[in-house]
Amino acid sequence: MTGAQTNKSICVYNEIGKLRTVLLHRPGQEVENIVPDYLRRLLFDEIVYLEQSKREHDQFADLLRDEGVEVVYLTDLMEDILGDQKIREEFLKEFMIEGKAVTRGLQEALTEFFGGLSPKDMIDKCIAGVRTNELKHIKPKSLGDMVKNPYPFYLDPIPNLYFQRDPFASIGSGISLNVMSNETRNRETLFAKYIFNYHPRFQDAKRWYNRDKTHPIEGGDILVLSNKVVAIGISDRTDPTAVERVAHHLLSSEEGFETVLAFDIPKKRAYMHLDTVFTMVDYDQFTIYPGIEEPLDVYSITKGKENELHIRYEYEDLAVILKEHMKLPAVNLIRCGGGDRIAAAREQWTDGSNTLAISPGKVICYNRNYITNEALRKNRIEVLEFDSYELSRGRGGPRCMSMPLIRDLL
Ligand SMILES: NC(=[NH2+])NCCC[C@H](N)C(=O)O
Repeated sequence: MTGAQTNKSICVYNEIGKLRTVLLHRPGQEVENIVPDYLRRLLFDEIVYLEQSKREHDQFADLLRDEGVEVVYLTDLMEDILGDQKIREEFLKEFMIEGKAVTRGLQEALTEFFGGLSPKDMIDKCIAGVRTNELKHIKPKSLGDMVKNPYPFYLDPIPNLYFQRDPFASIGSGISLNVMSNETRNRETLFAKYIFNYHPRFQDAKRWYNRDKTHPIEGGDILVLSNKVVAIGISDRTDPTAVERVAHHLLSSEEGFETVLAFDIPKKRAYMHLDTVFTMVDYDQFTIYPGIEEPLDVYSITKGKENELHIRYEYEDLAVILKEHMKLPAVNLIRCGGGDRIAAAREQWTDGSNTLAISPGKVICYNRNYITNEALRKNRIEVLEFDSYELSRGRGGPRCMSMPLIRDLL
């Protein structure tokens, strides 16, 4: 069966099967609300130039469309559901509370402000954030409305939303609705919550994790290696307890997954998710950042007796672990930066290892990582490139920016 024929809204049983439908978010005004004082808290290292980042993002979307992929935008899905007055009110209430706009006077002013907006403008504004100079009259009703506060936002911007890989993750015919590790990204998962609760297109999607849980897990750590094996990073962002919970739900479902490989990678900003150091590019080929090979620990999780999980430390090298669990004759690891230490570190920083496969052996990459791209081509991988001056400043690449909804089965 091809993905085009599935009647499921989510169908992701591999990393490389022909990509049919993908979810993106085009960067918008939220990026213009990144200021130096709050850079780090917003998880950016630099200010992004919006116009150029839009051009680059459009190139990315066009490449996908030229390959026959249906590109769905998060804001369009949200617009569809915010037309319903009841859902709109429920959403706004939750959005304000989670955005820490809790004082009475402020909530009333924000409700009035958003009340005058179309669903499209409302969702754009929720993402962009609300500056204090945008609300004219707040009737002070709580102490918090009265005291002076130099902070420039009533609602913070959500600038990491263009990294659609992270707030939820498609696995099989369901999703892991994630708990984000940093508060600044938590409201991103609210959009996914509302889409999966209310959008008619997605009512059949199963859940492997939910945003009301305590332990964080982010989509950049989740790789569906095959219809039997899922890899999940234990990283700066993903906690082992969350990995275990997702494994428990997946392995006890009817989906057919048999093993979760937990990759314990160094907890470091440069490689905050597994997909910044490891991605799959073909049936038996992967990219890897050499800097993680030495410290990497891998655990295999399988179904044990009586609903318990069986967890085992894997002693072999990564290539052997992958070969055995994926039942492949051999596995080739393609090193970021062609294996050169300096080039590898430099290109990993701009997401050289973060490829998005659109079919087996065909990937989309940033053009700036030319040494890694060359290494991929030497291994007979077809590489499609696009500009990457600005988008890369957010520390994410083509895989981070996309969430596959439907891929062909292999
Ligand atoms: N899947 C990924 N690697 N996403 C990268 C996210 C980058 C984003 N600025 C963050 O720090 O959260």
